[in-house]
Amino acid sequence: MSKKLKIGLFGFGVVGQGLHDIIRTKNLNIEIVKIAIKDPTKKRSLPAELFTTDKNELLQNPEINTIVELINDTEAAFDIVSTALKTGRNVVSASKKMIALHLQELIDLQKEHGTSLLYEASVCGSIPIIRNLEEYYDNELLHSISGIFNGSSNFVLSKGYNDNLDYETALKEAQDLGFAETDPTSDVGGYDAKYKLVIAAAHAYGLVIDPDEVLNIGIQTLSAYDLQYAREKKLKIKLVPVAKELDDTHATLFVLPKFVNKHEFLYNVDYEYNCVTVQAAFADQQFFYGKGAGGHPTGSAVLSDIAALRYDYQYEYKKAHQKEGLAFTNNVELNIYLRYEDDALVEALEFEHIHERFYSGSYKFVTGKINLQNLIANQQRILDSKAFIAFADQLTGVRLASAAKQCVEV
Ligand SMILES: NC(=O)C1=CN([C@@H]2O[C@H](COP(=O)(O)OP(=O)(O)OC[C@H]3O[C@@H](n4cnc5c(N)ncnc54)[C@H](OP(=O)(O)O)[C@@H]3O)[C@@H](O)[C@H]2O)C=CC1
Ligand SMILES: N[C@@H](CC=O)C(=O)O
Repeated sequence: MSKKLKIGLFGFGVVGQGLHDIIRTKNLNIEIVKIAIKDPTKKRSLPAELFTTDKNELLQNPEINTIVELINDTEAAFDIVSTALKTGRNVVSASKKMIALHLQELIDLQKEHGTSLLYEASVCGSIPIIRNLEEYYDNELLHSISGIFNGSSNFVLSKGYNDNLDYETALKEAQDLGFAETDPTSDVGGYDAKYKLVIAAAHAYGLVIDPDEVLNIGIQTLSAYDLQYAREKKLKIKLVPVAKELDDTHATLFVLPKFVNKHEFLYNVDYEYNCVTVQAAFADQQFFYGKGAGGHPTGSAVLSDIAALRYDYQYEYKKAHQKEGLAFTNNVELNIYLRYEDDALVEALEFEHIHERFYSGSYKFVTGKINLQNLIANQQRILDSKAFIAFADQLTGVRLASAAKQCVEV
């Protein structure tokens, strides 16, 4: 018999309300005892006595055995989640930034206090990827994981490419639909996708990596030239996080826009939809597709975690306990497309090989091979000079290679 969960819910925004809508349609052994919010003056759809602005009414309530954290404040979320884990409560969270920034501490807290933190909703909304990485692929060698991990940026790219909508209007639409983060730079700048990638890599490779060490370049500087270039080559541009095993000892992670062709699964993943492509040694390529943002899709993943807690489910971080673990490296060569204004940037990036260079009026681009470490060293300069960079395997036909080793398949 599953145990009754008495829930303290933090946050009643897009995801919190989405979760509540789903719960009330079901006859589950679950009760929401209290809901903590920030602004006491906001109109709510539920009775006022259910709400509080005092976190301790939830965290110190002996009746509450489960905390569900769905707020948009990273440090407050860490405080809530860590307090709950320390005081014997199991937790469900969707706060990917908080989880990625504090992952090792959160793993340690679970171990020390025998409590469980589940966060399926934090990576690709409704797509059940974390539990699959943790359980289904626990004995698989994963060559790579990539996909589309951010609904808002994909929405903006699709609106631009398919519907000719300008960047600002498309982003505003993504915000109005509740997909975007409170600061949408996180979406379009590739930060949100990076946090999700870091979380996925902990389960896929047993690597707990500081997000600051991982390159994220977003779509903020995308121009009509880039879209036109992609169209002429029958390619689309997608914002793609990649986690890839390079050899027996190293894995790399990065987030970059990427040119994709119509034969790739990603090509038809549009608007707020997300996808995950897993390349495994034995299962071969597998593809997960679903909504990555929005109240009900995300709420469904939160509910799945809540249901798993009724049976005391815990992540074991199995890959982290394997003897021959991988080390993280940024010493890897990538083929990129760079549209630039400042010639000095091309010099600074120290291309190892240039495949093509084009110059016509205000449109200048170069494609070629570059070390990821050089991109990281020049990340701010790339953004400041409004250059646009995309991972360009489809253009050059050369595959991602470890700097020390020969080419390997993506
Ligand atoms: N939106 C989406 O599609 C997805 C969001 N997420 C993540 O889920 C989390 C919630 O997102 P979302 O629902 O969109 O955010 P919203 O901005 O819609 O809602 C945030 C909620 O958090 C409450 N809140 C903020 N600070 C506190 C605090 N210190 N104590 C208690 N409550 C607080 C707000 O209160 P008030 O109502 O008073 O303002 C509000 O109810 C975020 O971490 C987000 O990154 C994950 C996957 C998808
Ligand atoms: N802002 C995020 C919401 C879900 O994680 C996105 O757009 O994907």
